[in-house]
Amino acid sequence: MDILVRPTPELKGEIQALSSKNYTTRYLLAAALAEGTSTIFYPAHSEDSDAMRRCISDLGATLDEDEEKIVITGFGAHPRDVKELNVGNAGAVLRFLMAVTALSPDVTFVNTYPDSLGKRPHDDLIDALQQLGVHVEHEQGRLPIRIQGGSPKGGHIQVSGEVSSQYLSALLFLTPLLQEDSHIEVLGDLKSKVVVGQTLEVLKQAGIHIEFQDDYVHFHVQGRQAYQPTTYTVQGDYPGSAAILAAAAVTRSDVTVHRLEEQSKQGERAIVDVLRMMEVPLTHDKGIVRIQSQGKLKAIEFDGDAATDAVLAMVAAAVFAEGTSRFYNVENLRYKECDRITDYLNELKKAGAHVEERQAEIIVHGRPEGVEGGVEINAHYDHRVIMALTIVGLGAKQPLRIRDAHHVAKSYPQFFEHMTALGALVEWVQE
Ligand SMILES: O=C(O)C1=C[C@@H](OP(=O)(O)O)[C@@H](O)[C@H](O)C1
Ligand SMILES: C=C(OP(=O)(O)O)C(=O)O
Repeated sequence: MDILVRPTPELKGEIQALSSKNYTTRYLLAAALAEGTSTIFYPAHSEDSDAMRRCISDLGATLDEDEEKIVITGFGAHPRDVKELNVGNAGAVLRFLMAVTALSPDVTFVNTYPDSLGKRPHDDLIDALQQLGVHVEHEQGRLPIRIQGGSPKGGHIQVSGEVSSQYLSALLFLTPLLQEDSHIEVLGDLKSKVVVGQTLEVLKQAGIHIEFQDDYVHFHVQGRQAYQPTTYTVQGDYPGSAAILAAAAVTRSDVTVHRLEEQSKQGERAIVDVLRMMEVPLTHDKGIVRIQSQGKLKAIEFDGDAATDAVLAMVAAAVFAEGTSRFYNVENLRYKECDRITDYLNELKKAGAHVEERQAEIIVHGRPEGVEGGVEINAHYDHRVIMALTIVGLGAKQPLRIRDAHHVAKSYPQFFEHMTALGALVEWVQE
């Protein structure tokens, strides 16, 4: 399904932020790795979080869900012997489960998104699992991937952090369940470091003890630990809400988003600071962000690695800013659902934005007067490209048609409903 985004000068209204995808996937996994029954309040519903639900269920967890909560009885350190797992297009779910299935005899992760997740590299995690004695068959570091684990013991593991933090997070979920202690050493410059903070927070809530220094280079993980069944509450999602807030910033608006904790460990809460730096009038108090914008923004420079999943929305806002913005330290955007530098910038250029790429940077020459639009956008299977191009479409002179915009459901299935509620002129169109 395609979406047609028409020029929309004004947005008004209030919405509840969707629930955090990253916390939901982590809580589901921590609950599955516990023996006993855990409860998660307000879990996210999206393709990625559903992929984790499906896989932990296949691995032997029982799930019972109503409107408000999900109750999970875990399999502890003993996942059921399954032949195949399908994670859809969910990178974090794949990486976390590649590590956890080292506890299983023989599992194959199938390749259902050859043009998206199927192209993403997992070599560094494969290498780390091999150091634990796990046998891994793979297609040059890519899906399909067969993991023959059994009973890895622990020990010294080196893992590169240069491409993704998810490899380290994956090992942090696995190692407490091994027979012996593990020492994880992170090589290179760890990307998306803040997200590892979310993993450590969740592990602590699950009663897992890990010793580490603030530089996240060395982690000492005691073996034979047990995840404790407990109660979790999922906070609002900053990466998805970043798109709503950026949309409000580039229009004349009065938009309020609830459920966005000021003290959250989600790096993408930087969207609030970035919009402030762009001189967008806003307040953030008691978990409520309110933007009252005139659609006028100033260019900024920003280290995007601190807020990796909000960078595309920030760039979309910068498309309409006065001056030249620079988002640096973002090379690992190239290894996401698509190449979020080359592919994304190509789509922005089609829409009329003036953008330039470097290997690890996005440069935006702002056009406060608006962009031309009037073109068809390739979504590249990427929910964040879809949301970002929607923001650009609001400020375009002619409508933008985003092909295959249904892939927004990877993280934010109700995104267009929320945009419509705020007054955005968006409509689904059949092929
Ligand atoms: O651990 C996680 O849940 C995630 C880590 C980040 O990936 P990288 O570490 O690959 O940057 C982020 O982009 C992704 O959406 C979710
Ligand atoms: C990159 C993302 O997710 P994942 O890596 O889990 O596929 C994302 O949500 O933007």
